[in-house]
Amino acid sequence: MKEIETKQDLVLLIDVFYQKLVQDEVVSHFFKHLDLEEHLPRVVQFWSFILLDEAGYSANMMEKHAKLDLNQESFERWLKLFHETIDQFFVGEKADLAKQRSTLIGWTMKTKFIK
Ligand code: HEM
Repeated sequence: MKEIETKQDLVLLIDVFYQKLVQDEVVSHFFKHLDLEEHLPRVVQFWSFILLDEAGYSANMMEKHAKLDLNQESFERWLKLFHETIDQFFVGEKADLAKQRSTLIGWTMKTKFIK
């Protein structure tokens, strides 16, 4: 088990996470139609900004979720799979931070977007 230290670590994390998302019965329909070649680098860039202080992500991530039909169950599954994938490969301060921040952002999305 290692710490999250480089962008390459995040590429691995996000690749495996998305392999799970696209196969998951609860959330796969959100991701099936995405162009992952275009999408995945953006997600990696987002987490590089949060965890590694790397510039390069400037989009309004929150807004991208406003138009999706999100519900409580989808959030819980997304977070479970993300945290599970982090624990599969990584330990340490950045791994903990990734879990904390995703929980917080997920909670903010829930309060904004679930009716
Ligand atoms: C139920 C939970 C979630 C679902 C189903 C979901 C689904 C999606 C989808 C379909 C997109 C593509 C939107 C588009 O390009 O129009 C997207 C983008 C993204 N999501 Fe989520 N999301 C969820 C929660 C989260 C959370 C909690 C985070 C962060 C902690 C997050 C981070 C991102 C990022 C960084 C992008 C890329 C935005 C960009 O293109 O710049 N998502 N998400």
